[in-house]
Amino acid sequence: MMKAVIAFLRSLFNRPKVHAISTPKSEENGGGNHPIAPDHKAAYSSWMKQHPSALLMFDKMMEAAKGKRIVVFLDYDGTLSHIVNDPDRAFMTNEMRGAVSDVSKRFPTAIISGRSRDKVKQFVKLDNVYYAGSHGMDIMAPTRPLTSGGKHRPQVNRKGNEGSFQPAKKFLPAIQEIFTALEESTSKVEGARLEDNRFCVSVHFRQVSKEDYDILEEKVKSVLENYPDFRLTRGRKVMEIRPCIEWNKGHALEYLLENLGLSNSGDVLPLYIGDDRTDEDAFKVIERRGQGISIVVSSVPKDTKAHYSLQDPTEVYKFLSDLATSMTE
Ligand SMILES: O=P(O)(O)OC[C@H]1O[C@H](O[C@H]2O[C@H](CO)[C@@H](O)[C@H](O)[C@H]2O)[C@H](O)[C@@H](O)[C@@H]1O
Repeated sequence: MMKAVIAFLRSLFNRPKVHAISTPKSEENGGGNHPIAPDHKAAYSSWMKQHPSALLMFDKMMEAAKGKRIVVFLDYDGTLSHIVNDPDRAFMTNEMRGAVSDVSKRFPTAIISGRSRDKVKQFVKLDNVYYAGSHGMDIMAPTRPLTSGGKHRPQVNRKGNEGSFQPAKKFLPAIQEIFTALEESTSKVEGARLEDNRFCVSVHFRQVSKEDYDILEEKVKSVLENYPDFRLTRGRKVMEIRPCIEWNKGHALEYLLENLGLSNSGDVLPLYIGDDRTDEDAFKVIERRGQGISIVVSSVPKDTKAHYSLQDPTEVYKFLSDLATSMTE
């Protein structure tokens, strides 16, 4: 009996310590560290083999980029800023702003966002980057090539050098009508929130209780029945209403390269970082061009065309800081 008690006590003391696994983080917790199940960790590790960390692959990437002209494209929400409950408070940190600014001094840099162009510019607050809002449907870019064989010098604010490109302009009156109709029809769904993104409307449901998701979606769909020229797409806890035109973040990337006079250069290397479904259109363009660097921001396995990954905006910051000081000549 005594022997059995001693054996039991020994087994208690000899047990290996159990450590909470703190990464990857769940998308919906806004980036906080929470313990996750080991099988999720295994799935993430296996996904990371297909989409290796852009931080770990940085030196290799820069080696391959030597002699090439990097053009940087950045998504905003979930990439430059952490996902938060209140879309009006998705601020980027001053450190991130500094890193983007440093990068833009070395490489042409554009922010391509689902937000309205004005809104994303208010968040980013940098003059020497190009802005494409409404998922690329509202671009402020040079109207003629700014390069003449030498190094690119960003000159976006010089008079006469930039103009807006708005392929969905004719849809503006209808999108405003849709916004008003949605205000009316979704007002009773607690937590639902509309955002006017100029050429698109976002219907946020991050703060809506799960039981009401279907009700909200039905309301949105019923408004859209009257507007056959518009379609519904989905992002992170958001439904987005946008015109049915063939124009997305991938087209915006190509448009910007073209207007920088860089679209046909064999030595141009577009680098795109984004976290959401709409960024996949840009990843596809990079894949089709057969040159470029595509990086998805995700801390969970997801279906993506991107080659590399970064876990969250904190890792994006580290990557951009490295890029700003990299040797690419
Ligand atoms: O293309 P993006 O710049 O990534 O914009 C896509 C949507 O981003 C914003 O919504 C997301 O971020 C919010 C703030 O963190 C979050 O509350 C929301 O749940 C996310 O979906 C933006 O508010 C949307 O209008 C954009 O369409």
